[in-house]
Amino acid sequence: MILITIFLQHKIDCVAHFAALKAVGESCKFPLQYYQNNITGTSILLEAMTETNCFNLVYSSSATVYGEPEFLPLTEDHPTGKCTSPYGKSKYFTEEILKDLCASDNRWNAISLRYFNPVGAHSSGRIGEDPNGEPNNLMPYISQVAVGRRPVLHVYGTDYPTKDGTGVRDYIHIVDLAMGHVRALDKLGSGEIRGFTAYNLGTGAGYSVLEMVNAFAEASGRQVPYEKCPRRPGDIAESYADATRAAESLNWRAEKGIKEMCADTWNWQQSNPNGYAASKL
Ligand SMILES: CC(=O)N[C@H]1[C@@H](OP(=O)(O)OP(=O)(O)OC[C@H]2O[C@@H](n3ccc(=O)[nH]c3=O)[C@H](O)[C@@H]2O)O[C@H](CO)[C@@H](O)[C@@H]1O
Repeated sequence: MILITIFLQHKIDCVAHFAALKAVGESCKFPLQYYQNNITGTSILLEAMTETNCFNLVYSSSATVYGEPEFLPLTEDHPTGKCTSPYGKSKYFTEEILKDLCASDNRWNAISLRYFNPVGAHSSGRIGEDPNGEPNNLMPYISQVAVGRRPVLHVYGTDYPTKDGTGVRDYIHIVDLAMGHVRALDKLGSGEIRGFTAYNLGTGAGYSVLEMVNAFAEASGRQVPYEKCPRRPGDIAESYADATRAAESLNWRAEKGIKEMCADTWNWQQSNPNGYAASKL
């Protein structure tokens, strides 16, 4: 059994993959390949897999394939493709390629894991997220403000039709996400699943930006100053998962809550206040 996952733009995905490998331990040896671009990466990867007679694939997809939700919580049957960003579209295109491949050649089996919003760090404090330059995502931004590396968090949009006007997301601890990969791998290895199947990996709970700010302040004991800003183009108001399919079919459930997500992020950030580059000096 070989697991090859495709890592693209988000370092947090990379953190999840390394944690998955750690969880699986020495019993399996996986060639783990990373590509910069979904579409090019997919074609190179599929060719290489065919040459080596490897026809089982776990793909790192994203909840962004759903675009603006037509209903909540999002099930895997929610329509995909009306994405609000090029990143989401590239995840969608890759899923379509994999669906066609599995339908046209029955040697192929693919599980697509639709990540909601991965956050957190390994509890050792040794594996965490260190974005290049200014973080795009909420959690690393909050933690860099808490550690004093950035002065203030910009809260993008306070007029969404949500509980407090700020965007709501389903944040998932990267170790839970990693365990989702292990379960997917077990499932493919068992031969019980054929063709293409997508699974949501989320907790099912939605937290607003301000709830995340407050939870982080509590976990770290630090202030997280913020200022209200206009909406960020391409952002949706609210997104959270129905992860029933993963529970029933993969026997996977997210176990870590928001407190642990914030505490582990803070543990890593405190140990690496200036990220990895500085700690290597
Ligand atoms: C538009 C965009 O980049 N979308 C990506 C983003 O999703 P997504 O936008 O959901 O995730 P973010 O962490 O960037 O944002 C979460 C929430 O925090 C808000 N926010 C974010 C940063 C900030 O400095 N201030 C702030 O208020 C956002 O408006 C949003 O409401 O990360 C996901 C990975 O986790 C990717 O799959 C998405 O493609």
